Amino acid sequence: MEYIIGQRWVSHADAQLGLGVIVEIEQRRVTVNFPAVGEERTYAIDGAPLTRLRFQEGDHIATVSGVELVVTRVDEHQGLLLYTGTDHHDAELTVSELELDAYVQLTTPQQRLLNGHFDKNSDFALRVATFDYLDRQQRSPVRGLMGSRTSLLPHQVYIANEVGQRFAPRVLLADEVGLGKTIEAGMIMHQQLLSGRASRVLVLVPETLLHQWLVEMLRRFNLHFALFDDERLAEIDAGNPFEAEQLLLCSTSLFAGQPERREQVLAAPWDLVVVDEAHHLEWSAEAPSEEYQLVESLAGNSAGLLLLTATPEQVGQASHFARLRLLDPSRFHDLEQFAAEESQYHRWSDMAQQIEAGEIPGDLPEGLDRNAEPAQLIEQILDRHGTGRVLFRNTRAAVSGFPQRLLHRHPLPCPEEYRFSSVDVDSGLHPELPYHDDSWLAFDPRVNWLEQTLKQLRPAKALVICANADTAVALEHHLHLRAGIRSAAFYEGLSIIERDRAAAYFADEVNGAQTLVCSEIGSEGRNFQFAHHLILFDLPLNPDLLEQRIGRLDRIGQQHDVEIHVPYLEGTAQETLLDWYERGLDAFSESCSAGYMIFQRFREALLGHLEQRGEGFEALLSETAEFTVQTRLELREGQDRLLERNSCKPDAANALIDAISERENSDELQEYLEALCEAFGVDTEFHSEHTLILRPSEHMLTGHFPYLRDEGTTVTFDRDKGLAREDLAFLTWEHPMLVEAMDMVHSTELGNAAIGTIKLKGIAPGTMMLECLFTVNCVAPKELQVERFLPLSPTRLLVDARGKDLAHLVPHTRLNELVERVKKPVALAIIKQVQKEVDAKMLLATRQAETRLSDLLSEAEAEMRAQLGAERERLAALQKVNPSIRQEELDHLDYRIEECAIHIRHASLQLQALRLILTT
Ligand SMILES: Nc1ncnc2c1ncn2[C@@H]1O[C@H](COP(=O)(O)OP(=O)(O)OP(=O)(O)O)[C@@H](O)[C@H]1O
Repeated sequence: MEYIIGQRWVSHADAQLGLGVIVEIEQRRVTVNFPAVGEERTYAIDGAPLTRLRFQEGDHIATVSGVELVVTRVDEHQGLLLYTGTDHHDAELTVSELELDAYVQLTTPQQRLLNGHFDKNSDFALRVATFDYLDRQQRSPVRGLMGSRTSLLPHQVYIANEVGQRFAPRVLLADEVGLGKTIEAGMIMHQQLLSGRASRVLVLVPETLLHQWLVEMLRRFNLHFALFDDERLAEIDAGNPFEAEQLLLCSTSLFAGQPERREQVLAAPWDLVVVDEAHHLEWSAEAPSEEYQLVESLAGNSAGLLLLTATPEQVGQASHFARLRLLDPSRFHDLEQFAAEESQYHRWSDMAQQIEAGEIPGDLPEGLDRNAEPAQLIEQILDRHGTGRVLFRNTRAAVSGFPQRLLHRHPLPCPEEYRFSSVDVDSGLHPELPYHDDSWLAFDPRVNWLEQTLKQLRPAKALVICANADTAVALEHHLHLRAGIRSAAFYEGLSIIERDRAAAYFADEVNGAQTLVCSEIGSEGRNFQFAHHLILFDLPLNPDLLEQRIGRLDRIGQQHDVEIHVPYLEGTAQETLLDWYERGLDAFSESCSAGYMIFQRFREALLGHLEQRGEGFEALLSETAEFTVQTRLELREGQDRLLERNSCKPDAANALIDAISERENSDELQEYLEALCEAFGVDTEFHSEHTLILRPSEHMLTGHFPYLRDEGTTVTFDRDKGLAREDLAFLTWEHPMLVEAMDMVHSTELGNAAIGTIKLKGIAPGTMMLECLFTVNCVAPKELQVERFLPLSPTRLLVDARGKDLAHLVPHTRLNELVERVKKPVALAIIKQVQKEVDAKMLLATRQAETRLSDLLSEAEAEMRAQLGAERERLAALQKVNPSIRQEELDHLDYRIEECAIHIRHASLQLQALRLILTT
């Protein structure tokens, strides 16, 4: 090709030079100036590594003066190109190629191919595979559920799937103690973050659980939360500190008496707010607690809200209702109506059972569709008349596989010193409290008993819980200093770090403490299931608290029966309360969600007997026992059964688990990772089955590979190994290493232009084929989540000389096996010859892809209308029974549907990769 001064050329040997301009032609040499880098280079005309830059119709170009145009026509005048195009204001302009900006980036596959910027065929294959896998991820029914380092437990996977897929989920996770609510919340967050439904998350937890949450989120979900406390807040001096991070963890107490902080946290935007131990959010119409008010305001500002509590009714039904109201104010708007509905659970449960058996109940409530499918009808009942979509509660009875709880009573004589202490209930239950020094340790027989018991249990670990910090401190001192028992204390007077250190010392298997003595704060949320002896130095006057205490050990991962030891002083309130819990409420052998309600019912009588045990106590025990049996039965047949229906559908859960396992058990991920490593210059080495060691090499493509440490990272694809070996990274399609590396392929041009030759019988040598990969590009506001309905949908075409698509005849993987590499000089020579032909074929290929696109778009719109339409229908149906649903909410949903439709219709094709293939 002839060079002319003023023409623009690019160096295919060094793309970093930008766009050059011919400044001199002298005999057999040509000099090119590269303004972007301020360099001039002279080449021999014959072998110059230069390609003429020629933009096409539809290309975006920019001039040195900052004008941007979409090219509509290309003319040539005295060897120089003139581009005509339209700018942002639709004005038409013509510019000479001389005016083009030198900072040109040739990134589209067609530009790169035609300008001689070829990638390896293996990179091309990697790119195609990347889009295929990304698309699979977007469509996968288990998207967001694969990446957690957890055992796949049906009740958790079910909830995570139900809730995590929702747009702006608002739910109360109320599984019984220790069944994994934190894990469920983590799975939901993971799913929401991965799908882009949420990006800013605030987690509020009691101070004692901060560290545990931080660690669980990191090790199980690779979620890096920033822990905000006084210290961290003090470090941020500019702007709203709560906007400094995306994932934020802090304690609820951080805001107590801090109006400015409250304003700041409320001013920050949140997609999801999570509140652990939400039973602390006390509410009454007259005096809602400070915490409740804070969460109420946050709930109003955030699209999503997760509340976690094992004991939703711990502080009464009104507070329980108020928490549900935070989640769905339109559904829960009237406490009296709610109470009336709760009493009807039995009826709904029976009704659901009838429908399941194929009958349509005569008293089906108004507004339900008698002709709907049974499953749908049941769901409508649950949604409109139960706590349906907002409350999830799994019980031990339903989950199964839990060990037994065994109570050991240890009666001890009441010492003289305590006989004369005051006789109110509190000092009856905690007679040591009035002592301002440690003198009670000497005569309280529970102390000596504790010392002896721990010695007998050695080396088994035991968790000791008592109500008060002073008691815990005194006991621990005694055990540690006088009895020589390795112990630690855990109470509110310690800093967070000291508390976590104490818990870690207790957890240490080899050199750790035998016992941890906790005040009540240790009875909530913490994971101590590595121990199976629980010593209740006293008993709390609230069954839900008792359940929380037992739940420290009786939780997922417990390998033994849980041995509960209760020392008590005979003839005192302690014995009375123990009797009531054991023989009345049966609280030790089984957890009971109605414990607090039963306690309230018998409270007055019980308090009387705690002060002075009277003759009627046996009768109270039988009455409580009878009522408890009855209540448990009713719960089992009513509320619990209804909630169970809603909280785990085993078939659906197992199908999800099978789908996850299937993806995990295939070798695809490992093979893909190895290809990624090859492309990015990361060395891989076999470690053991399904486990590899990755190491940076000297030939790293980008100098960085996500989550790869300088000293190397060992990764496993095996879930069991990942659970057992925390030092290995557990790799799934959702691990950030994969997600980021795939993004590196997606968002760069790696592998988007390639050239190769093949030998195909029956096809004349010299025949040219173009392998094109298109994806759907839908530009839409993130909150619409359009990719739910319209994923990348890669479309591969293999067009032959006549524009016929051979993709189905020669699959991509087959082509990869056959294709041979072409040396660069030959490739450049070919490209010069076939420019026009490539353009013509691209046109044909694009037309075919566009026809497919229009089908894809229609399907996506139909799917979107079906899904969002069902949501609208639900809201409209609820509005009939609940006047507080505002018309604007329905209007907003209508608006969203139409917005989605507009964006789907405007989606376009994007060419992601192009390979030129010649037959030889
Ligand atoms: N799927 C799982 N795989 C492995 N470990 C799990 C799984 N689910 C829960 N666990 C472990 O079981 C324990 C209890 O889980 P978690 O803390 O989430 O329960 P919880 O319901 O929040 O408890 P609490 O009611 O006490 O707050 C934790 O140690 C957790 O790591």
